Amino acid sequence: MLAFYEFHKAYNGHTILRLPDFTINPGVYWIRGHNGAGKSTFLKTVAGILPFEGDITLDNQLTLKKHPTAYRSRVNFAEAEPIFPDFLTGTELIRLFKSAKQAPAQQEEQYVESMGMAPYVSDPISTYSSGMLKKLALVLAFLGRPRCILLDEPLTTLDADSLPVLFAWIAEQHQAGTMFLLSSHQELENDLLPNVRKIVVAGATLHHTV
Ligand SMILES: Nc1ncnc2c1ncn2[C@@H]1O[C@H](COP(=O)(O)OP(=O)(O)OP(=O)(O)O)[C@@H](O)[C@H]1O
Repeated sequence: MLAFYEFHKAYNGHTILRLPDFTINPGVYWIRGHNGAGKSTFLKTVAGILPFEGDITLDNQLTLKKHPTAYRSRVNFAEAEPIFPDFLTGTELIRLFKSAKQAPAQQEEQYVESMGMAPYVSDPISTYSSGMLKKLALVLAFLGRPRCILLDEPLTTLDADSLPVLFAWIAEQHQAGTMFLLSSHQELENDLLPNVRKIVVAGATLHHTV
């Protein structure tokens, strides 16, 4: 569960989002909104990447402001257009994230295998296509024991065969108790990921919708 208290995010004094009191219960959520509504800004602030006023509490236990390290170790994020140090290989970056997130040994293997990344994961990131980069970002977001996974535009650049694989990862992790916030302009295929709820970003706030 995520709870927002007196949350306010502005750029240069211009309010993007204001949530005096807002709760997101465990579940899988599709974050919708027009271009520029504030979806990426919202996900980045929840991830602890952007500064904001107020606070965010995870599972009634950890707050981003009071427990910044513990909170960030349980909230994982994949950027819409990931940028990684391109002199590293995918394997090296996965090792780095596993260490930071205290991930179980071999946790990445099923992810790398199921997304068909084995042939290139040991190559330098500089050689990756945008879809290969996106897959790496998604694997990194699943490492460790996250309570919440934030995926910004996870479907962009993924090929058709990879979509069911990603949805299976999400369904499996959700069953294990992880909540998800996904943003996308694409329509969700309900049969692949059932029981998804929607949150709309509009008018500098969030709205739960049915
Ligand atoms: N670094 C920044 N400095 C100033 N303004 C910014 C910055 N980043 C985003 N904005 C503004 O904040 C607003 C929300 O941007 P954001 O990227 O969060 O929207 P979005 O809903 O993710 O859009 P899209 O659907 O186009 O990806 C926009 O008006 C944008 O111009």
